[in-house]
Amino acid sequence: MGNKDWNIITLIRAPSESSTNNPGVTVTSAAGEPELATDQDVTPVFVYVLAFFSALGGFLFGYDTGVVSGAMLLLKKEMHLTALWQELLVSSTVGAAALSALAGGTLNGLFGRRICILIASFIFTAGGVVLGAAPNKEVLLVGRITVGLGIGIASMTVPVYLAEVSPPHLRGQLVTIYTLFITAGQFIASVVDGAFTYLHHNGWRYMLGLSIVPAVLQFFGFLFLPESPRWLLQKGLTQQARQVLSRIRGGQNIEKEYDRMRTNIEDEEKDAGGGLVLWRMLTRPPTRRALTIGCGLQMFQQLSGINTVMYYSATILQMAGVRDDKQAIWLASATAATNFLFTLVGVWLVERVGRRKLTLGSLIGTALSLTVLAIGFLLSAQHSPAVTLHPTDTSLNSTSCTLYGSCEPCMLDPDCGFCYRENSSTVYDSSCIPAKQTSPDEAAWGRCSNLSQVSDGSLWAYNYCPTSYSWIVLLGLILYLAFFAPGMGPMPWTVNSEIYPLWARSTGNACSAGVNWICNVLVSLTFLHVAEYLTYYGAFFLYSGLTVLGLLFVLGCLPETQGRRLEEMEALFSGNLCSCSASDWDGDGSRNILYNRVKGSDVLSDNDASDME
Ligand SMILES: O[C@H]1[C@H](O)[C@@H](O)[C@H](O)[C@@H](O)[C@H]1O
Repeated sequence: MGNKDWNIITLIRAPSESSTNNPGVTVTSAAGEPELATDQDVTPVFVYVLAFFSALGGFLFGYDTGVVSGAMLLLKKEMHLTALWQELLVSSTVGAAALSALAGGTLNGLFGRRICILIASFIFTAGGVVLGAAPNKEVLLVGRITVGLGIGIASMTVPVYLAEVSPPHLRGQLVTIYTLFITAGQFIASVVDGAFTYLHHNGWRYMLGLSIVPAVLQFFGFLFLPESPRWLLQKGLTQQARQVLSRIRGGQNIEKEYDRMRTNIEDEEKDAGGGLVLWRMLTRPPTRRALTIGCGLQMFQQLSGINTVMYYSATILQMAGVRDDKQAIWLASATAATNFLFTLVGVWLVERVGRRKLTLGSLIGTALSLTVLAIGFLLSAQHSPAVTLHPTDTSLNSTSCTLYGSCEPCMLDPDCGFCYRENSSTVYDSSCIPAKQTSPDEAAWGRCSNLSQVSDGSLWAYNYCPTSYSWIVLLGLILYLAFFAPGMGPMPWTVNSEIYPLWARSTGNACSAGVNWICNVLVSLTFLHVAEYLTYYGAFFLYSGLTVLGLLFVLGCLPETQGRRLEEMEALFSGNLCSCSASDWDGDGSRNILYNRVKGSDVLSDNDASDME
């Protein structure tokens, strides 16, 4: 489309509809005939192929972090794992992911995105083989650390790759698909867990080993897929960059896009100077701001307690009356499915409402639903059933469990559980007894120690108390997922993939992904202690308060990045941190480079129009 055509072109959109959500954008010429806004609004299928194969990295991230809870139920019985070993096998993966995400920045800069994705899928495959064949717990630990190394590299590389190959109007959506794949991985892991719990011998080998399938698929897929054109340009491989861009854009005319990309990268390189990238990022205000925002978003994502809520969902469901272990496992899949489905809503919304509004709305809803969860736990604690039976054998009173007067302090003590009988939701014959050390699903002694053989209707509650307020907790859980998943789940990854200039992109994403994993470990490791000191409702009020802090942070600091070219981002962050001009905040203002608003429709000015071509 020639420049002259743009002079009189008006870009009309309904006020609620995003112009950048092409191809839905209608552009009319003076003659009133619809045209496409830019060549790139025609999305070549190849971009979706790239998105699918790279997002498999997200699937593996979700699968490997999610599958372990079900595998652990079988492993601890088969390998007689102590609590310490269970903790090690879960946390080692997340810890290794934190380290390799940080190291991934250097690897990305040196070898490129494609090689890093190949390395990650190779590591995932090797880890899957080690886990599936592990003869003992030590080898299992090696396997878990190995997959953690893969997760870290994938988690920082895939969003960057996706952002760099996507056309601007689809970037948000394609990077959000990466988070969709994370939640899909978590969901499939929970289904696999459910299916293989029926296989008492070696079921865990299938659970852990099955991750080899998507890993191998990604590895072979990426042998045939191209490097990011932006990375190639940065390395001076101009011919290759041009060829790749043309291939990704389905043979459309890429000259303008290519020239602009090259000029910007050259300018950035001149501007960026030499020395350690992290140091340069910290000493330059725009990149320092971007880094603060990127790391802050990842930190608040984890501090809002997503992984605790997901992990704790099985217990929440038990509180709500699901007493059977197997049923609880299947219902935990329903939680993972809800997380997945609402992330899908995020994919749909991101290019319609923009990153900032989506994140803000999500944070408000998340904070409120955490409050609902906390109130549910508070009411349950206040109406906690009393302990009515105390052992007559005084030698058994040496344990602290038998001294508690009600269920609440009993269940907060990780060594104890609540044994009771129930009659139309009235609790009677209740006692607080030590839990079995190897498997706390039964009491160490007494009528709840051998539940399958006891038929007096005794029930054993470990980690929760029977309550008639469980519906509030359940409501809180559903609301939490509905609000968190479309916004705070994906947006930290999406925003981080686009806010850094090319020279700082690998390092910026490595740091922010590292912050995500470090906060993930911190929140999971401290949850039980926090619950012990603050009780469950205290813990959820705390997460709610932290989410409100996150809301203030986003309100003050996150500009809208929707519709911006990656090369424009540095300018967006050149104001003071948390004091950019009002027009930067909302989605429409953010596109004021592209559009000037006239009476409800957006008019593309001459200069801007030629810039868009
Ligand atoms: O964005 C993802 C997603 O929300 C997952 O469900 C969660 O487990 C991860 O920690 C998070 O980074």
